[in-house]
Amino acid sequence: MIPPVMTITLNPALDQTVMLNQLTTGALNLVESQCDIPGGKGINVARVVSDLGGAVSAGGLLGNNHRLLFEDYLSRHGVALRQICVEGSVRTNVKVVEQSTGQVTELNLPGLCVSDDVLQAVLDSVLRQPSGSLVAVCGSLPKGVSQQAFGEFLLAIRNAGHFLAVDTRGEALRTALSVKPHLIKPNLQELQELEGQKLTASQALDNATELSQSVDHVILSMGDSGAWFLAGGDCLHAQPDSVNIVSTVGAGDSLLGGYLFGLSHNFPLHQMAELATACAMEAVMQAGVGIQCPDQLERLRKNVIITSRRT
Ligand SMILES: O=P(O)(O)OC[C@H]1O[C@](O)(CO)[C@@H](O)[C@@H]1O
Repeated sequence: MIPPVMTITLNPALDQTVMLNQLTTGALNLVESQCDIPGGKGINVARVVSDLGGAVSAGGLLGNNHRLLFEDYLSRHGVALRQICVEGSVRTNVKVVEQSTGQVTELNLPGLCVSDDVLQAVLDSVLRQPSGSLVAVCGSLPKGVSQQAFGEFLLAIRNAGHFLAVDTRGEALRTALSVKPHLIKPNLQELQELEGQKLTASQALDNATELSQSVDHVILSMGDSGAWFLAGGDCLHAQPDSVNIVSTVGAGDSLLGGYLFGLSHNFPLHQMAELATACAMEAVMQAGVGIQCPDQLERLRKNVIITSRRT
């Protein structure tokens, strides 16, 4: 049986992407175009898994004021809804895309404010999943959730017999590592935060290799230098073809979505790496995430260069 995927977003966001030629700080900037898309890491991952044809549900928290908007978005994209609604609004995260350079400046707001108790309702929704589901807990924590409650939440998911993937950063990533998840997906900056120092690419890979001694799947994303995939004693590097970049927001989420789809379908590591990397490329070619055109995805996938290194 193909295990279903469930994503958990505890701090969803309405992503407001504004495009302008060049951002000048401390001055008036005229925006050329704008689009608002429901987002947050797990929402984006779920969208990609669904676009690839996988069975996926999106859980976590949602502010009542944005419930209809998110429900409409997710159901239009074939994602089953499992969110727990709380009072208030989700945050608006502003992404300023400079068309002259492709550079993105992100202003991510703090978002929902809840208490630890709310995690129990989210956990109940995860525990209703068939055992062996792929559960991906993604993104930052809302205000009010303690590291201790987050750690217990992750442990309960793991102990229920689910595959636990965690994509977060800072203290929350440290907490996640203490419960030995099955998968993590740090980028270079997140690994540096974890280590408390700057890392060269090769130091980051050494670090990821060390993490892979206790985490079954480690994905290290390195932006336009591709990504490293470490699992089962293998270590692969995937280098994408260069594409026209619109916005890099959601590329990491798409990488994870492609990988989880491959994992649920038992793909070998090199195929997961190819698919995940092609999904990330799809994301950078647009202002949101999602697989716009299967033929294009296939072209991108074929152009991914995989090299292997023994760990
Ligand atoms: O939960 P975090 O880490 O604050 O990140 C949220 C942001 O990340 C994204 O998922 C992109 O990775 C955006 O959709 C969202 O605005």
